[in-house]
This record gives sequence, structure tokens and C-alpha cells, in this order.
Amino acid sequence: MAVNPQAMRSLLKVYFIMGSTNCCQNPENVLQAAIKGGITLFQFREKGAGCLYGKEKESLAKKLQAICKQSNIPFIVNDDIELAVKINADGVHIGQDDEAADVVRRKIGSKILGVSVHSMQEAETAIRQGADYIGIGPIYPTSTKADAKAVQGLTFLTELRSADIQIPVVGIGGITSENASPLIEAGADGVSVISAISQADSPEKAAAKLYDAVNRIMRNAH
Ligand SMILES: Cc1ncc(COP(=O)(O)OP(=O)(O)O)c(N)n1
Ligand SMILES: Cc1ncsc1CCOP(=O)(O)O
Ligand SMILES: [Mg+2]
Repeated sequence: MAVNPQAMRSLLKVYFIMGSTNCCQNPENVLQAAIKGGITLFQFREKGAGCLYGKEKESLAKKLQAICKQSNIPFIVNDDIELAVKINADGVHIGQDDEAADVVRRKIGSKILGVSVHSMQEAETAIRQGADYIGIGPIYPTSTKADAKAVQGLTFLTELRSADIQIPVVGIGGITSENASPLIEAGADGVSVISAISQADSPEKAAAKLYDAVNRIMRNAH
């Protein structure tokens, strides 16, 4: 763990994830609007059919990183540890099919490390190997990730919190401002979304709605 858990929890409230293939508009404009709306953390996830590679990917990453920097939004890179280190991103997010968390921790030093987990065993390993937060999901059905695991609802999150595992947790998969409530009530520290913001007519309004919903639910739940 490299980041203070309380600070990490605040950053996870509205965690926007996006790459060029997720946007119907220019990704820079989408990110700028999402930041105006109130997102608290950003993950660059350049992945899937038609995505950018090499220099083009790096160039977009740097543009989006600069936008985040202007507003003090930490910039996380999905999967690509080399890119994250090269451009000095604020952190990385890895899953179970990526490099092991302890290996990644050694490569990134004190940057933020997020790990996707789907079971108690994976969660315990991620914590032992230095994760700052874990991502769990898909909570609801999603069409954004073709190879997503089976929908898990709130079962695993509930099991995790019942076992008194306190690591910061963010939920992912099919989350909107309308269905975020049970997730936060079950103990998540925030929501991570792709399409709810990137596919919205107004990414700014969509981000603001999510921000308001999460804060309202947290006030009532805790
Ligand atoms: C916050 C967050 N949670 C989960 C994921 C999914 O990671 P992973 O399972 O490695 O799948 P890909 O995103 O790499 O396709 C995530 N990216 N972010
Ligand atoms: C990256 C990822 N990992 C699990 S579900 C998912 C996709 C989330 O996208 P959306 O918020 O559009 O359902
Ligand atoms: Mg991954």
C-alpha cells in the first residue's frame, strides 16, 4: 500500500474510465466535461476493437494526463505498466490476467496500485502484494467489456465487508446514478463507470449526477 486509505476512498467516489473507443465525441472534450461534472479519479483504458497502439496511444495518454493535471485529478493507466512509468502516471490498474501485483508494485514504487478481484483469495493476495484499492465486478450486466466475468451483483462485496476487510473498494460494471445506491450501501467507497459518462449526451451532467448520487447515498448510509 502506498496511499493513505482515507485519501484513496475519497478518490474512488466517481472513478471515470475511458479510452478512445468508448467515446462518441473527442476523448479530450469528454474528459474535460467529466472533470467539470465532478469526477474524482480517471483511468486511461485504451483497449478493444479499433483502439490506438504505440505512439498514438502514448500521445492520447499524454493529452488526457495533462487535462487531469490541470484539475488535480490523479491519472491512472490500465494494464500498460511501461506506459505508466514512462509518462509518470499517478498509478496503474491491473487485473488477474495482467502482471502479478507484487511485481507491478516493485516497478511503480509509491504510485497508486488498483487490482481487480473476484474472490476472497484474490482480494487477500492483492492486499498482501500491495494494492491500494480493489475493483470488483461486474456488479451489473455490461456490454462495454466483451470478456467480462459473470455478473456478481453484491454477493462478493457483502462477503468482503462481512469479513471486515477494510481496503478501499470500487464497484464496476453497468453502474449508473440510478443503480449506485445498493452498491454504496453494501460498503463500496465509490463507483467506476465507462459508458454512463462516455456515452452520455452530456458527460458533464452525467458525471454531476453520479457525484451527487454517491454523496447523497453516503450521507444517508454512513
Ligand atoms: C476500477 C477498475 N476495476 C476493474 C477493472 C477491470 O480490470 P481487468 O479485469 O484487468 O480488465 P480490463 O479493464 O483490463 O479489461 C478496471 N479496469 N478498473
Ligand atoms: C472494465 C470493466 N471491468 C469489469 S466491467 C467493465 C466495463 C465497465 O463499463 P460500463 O461502466 O460501461 O459498464
Ligand atoms: Mg486488465
